[in-house]
Amino acid sequence: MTFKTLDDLTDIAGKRVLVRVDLNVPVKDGKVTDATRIERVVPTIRELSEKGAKVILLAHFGRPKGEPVADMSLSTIAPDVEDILDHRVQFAADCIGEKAGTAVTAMNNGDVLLLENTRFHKGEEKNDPDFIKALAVNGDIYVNDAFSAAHRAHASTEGLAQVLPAYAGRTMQAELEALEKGLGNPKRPVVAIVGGAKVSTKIDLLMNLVKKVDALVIGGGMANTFIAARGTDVGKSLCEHDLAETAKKIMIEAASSGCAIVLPVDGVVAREFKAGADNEVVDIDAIPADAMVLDVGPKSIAAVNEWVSKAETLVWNGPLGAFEIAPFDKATVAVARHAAARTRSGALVSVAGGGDTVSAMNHAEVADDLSYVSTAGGAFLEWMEGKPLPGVDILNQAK
Ligand SMILES: Nc1ncnc2c1ncn2[C@@H]1O[C@H](COP(=O)(O)OP(=O)(O)OP(=O)(O)O)[C@@H](O)[C@H]1O
Ligand SMILES: O=C(O)[C@H](O)COP(=O)(O)O
Repeated sequence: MTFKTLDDLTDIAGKRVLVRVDLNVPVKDGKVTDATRIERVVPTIRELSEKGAKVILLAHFGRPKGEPVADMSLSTIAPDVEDILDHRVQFAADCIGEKAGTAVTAMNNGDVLLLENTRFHKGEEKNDPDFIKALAVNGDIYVNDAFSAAHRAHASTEGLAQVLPAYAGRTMQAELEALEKGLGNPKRPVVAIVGGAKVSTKIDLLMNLVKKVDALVIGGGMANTFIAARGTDVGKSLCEHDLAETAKKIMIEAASSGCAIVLPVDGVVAREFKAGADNEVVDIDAIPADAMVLDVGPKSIAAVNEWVSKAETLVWNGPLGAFEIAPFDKATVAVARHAAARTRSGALVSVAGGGDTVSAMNHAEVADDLSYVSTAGGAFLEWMEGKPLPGVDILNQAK
């Protein structure tokens, strides 16, 4: 890694520093349910503010598709940033234009300002030069502290580093160092668990991942997509049927790479997506047409834990079930606790990552027992695949 860090940033009193952070945190009923991503960016914000910089935070929240969406406003997250930082955080209702400009002009040295969701503009995801310029006009320096969004070549994650002096924040630095230390030269067998809900954005990664690991355990919505691809009816489960061909190709690639694919053999099904919903365990080929799989079942938990017992290295992104609503947290909690016990005994190096995955590890009360918990999900998987991360690459190229 050849990028510059905050150690290289001296004499920044009065400088406007645009800091890309990841505030894409889990939220329920307007309340942040896991603040890990906020906690991780506090050191960078505090350090810059204490050095007298004007700290301007850029972040996305959700996937609003280039238009403002009320429940994806970062105003929901601002009070939590303020509480955790223990420092006043101003909020501007746009990340570019007059609202942003006026708020930046009003800043004093050491102030912290959070700008509205960058994804409320189409130019963000397109990495559009005009949008980059509109963001850059409010900064003298750019710091990227969002490792978990570094797999996106977006204006605020990559584009700004093309036009402003660019530095890695403390979390960016720490994440890369920790992943390299834990997984740079992994002991085999390496087992990966991939679950969660972001099927379309993660499924392609699995094609390379199966070439690198000895077993790939698939859970969550991702598993339903693979099970459906085999021709099994998944009822009303979260499933991306149009990805069936991709899923089949991954299974073929896994077979030729000697990677075992571990799919659920049973599931916990319900007819409603709510806590305490009536539920039953069914074999995976007997999912009722009007029900959805919300967790993997007990036989599957035992099979996954057998793989965790064999593993010397475990990488995990995406919960095995809808862990936020009881009792569909059982598989995620059981496997997390087994992985934690093996890690504590020294038999396993375990790295888990992802916005909701961190929350799931906290829910299982194992976050401190795993070797490392990354804030990154998709970025972590891409790093694991060996794919260049645009947000990191551009920092390495920065002058
Ligand atoms: N069977 C299932 N049906 C519906 N939702 C599920 C199921 N299994 C898991 N989920 C949901 O998946 C979500 C997490 O998926 P996601 O892919 O976003 O993981 P993540 O750890 O947040 O990774 P990233 O940081 O890349 O977003 C959780 O909110 C969980 O409820
Ligand atoms: O939650 C994440 O993994 C990051 O914030 C990136 O979000 P995205 O998958 O919507 O780009």
